[in-house]
Amino acid sequence: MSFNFSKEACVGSATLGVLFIAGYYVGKRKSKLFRMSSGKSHVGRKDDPVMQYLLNHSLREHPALKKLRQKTMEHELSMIMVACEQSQLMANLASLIKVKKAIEIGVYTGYNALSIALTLPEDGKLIACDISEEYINIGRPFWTMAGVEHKIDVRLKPALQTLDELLAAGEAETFDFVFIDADKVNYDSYYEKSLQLVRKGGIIAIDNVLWSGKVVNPEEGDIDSISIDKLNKKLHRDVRIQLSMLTVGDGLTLAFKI
Ligand SMILES: C[S@@+](CC[C@H](N)C(=O)[O-])C[C@H]1O[C@@H](n2cnc3c(N)ncnc32)[C@H](O)[C@@H]1O
Repeated sequence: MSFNFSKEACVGSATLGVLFIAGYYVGKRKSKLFRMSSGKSHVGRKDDPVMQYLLNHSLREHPALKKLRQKTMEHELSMIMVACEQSQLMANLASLIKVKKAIEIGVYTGYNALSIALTLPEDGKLIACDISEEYINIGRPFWTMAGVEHKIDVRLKPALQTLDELLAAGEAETFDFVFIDADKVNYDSYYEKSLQLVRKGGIIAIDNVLWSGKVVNPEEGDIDSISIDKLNKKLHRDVRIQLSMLTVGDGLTLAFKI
């Protein structure tokens, strides 16, 4: 579970700006909208005016995405939602490489799933992997509102199983884009299977790769941080991909399959 600045900073975008300031100064109230995170991003704090500026002057949310974000902020786990500016970046990349088939590992309420689905052609497909029907059901009405529900194929089971099923069905190298955003201890397996599933030139995006800075010196027994750190180091040496690690959100790796 991530507690990063950018994911929370989304709530401070233009439309919620006034509420944000009020929430900040009234503080300490148990408002779900303005809950402080327990983790600290290396990037900054959610009340950082530069971050607010960035969001105010770059976020271009589809109306259904904006409504889904606002709905998600009412949920007790809202801090695990993808950072909106990160989601926008991935959607822009997906558009650029003309993604037709995509996979998302860890959907939650589907903010990013919706963002990607909006870039897909009419016959495009996003395989949306999650284990919680409850979270998916929060997002589904907004997918319908945006007219893209038919492009989102929800697979309610452990994502490793879904990836294995896709490989067994002969879907290797048929996907253009995979977003890995769940279950850190299995990040390495998700990455390896994703690498088999994406075509050359396809993108694997991996979330939370800086894990609030805990990857710098993972504590003994902190298996999430240790797993992410191991994968980061492996990817640095991996000749099968071109690599970029960005400080957007809680750290985003983009692996471009060669
Ligand atoms: C960080 S959230 C995903 C956020 C999402 N990408 C977004 O756009 O806001 C992680 C999600 O992974 C799901 N999850 C956890 N373990 C899983 C597993 N083994 N397989 C599939 N989904 C899993 C959780 O139910 C949760 O919804």
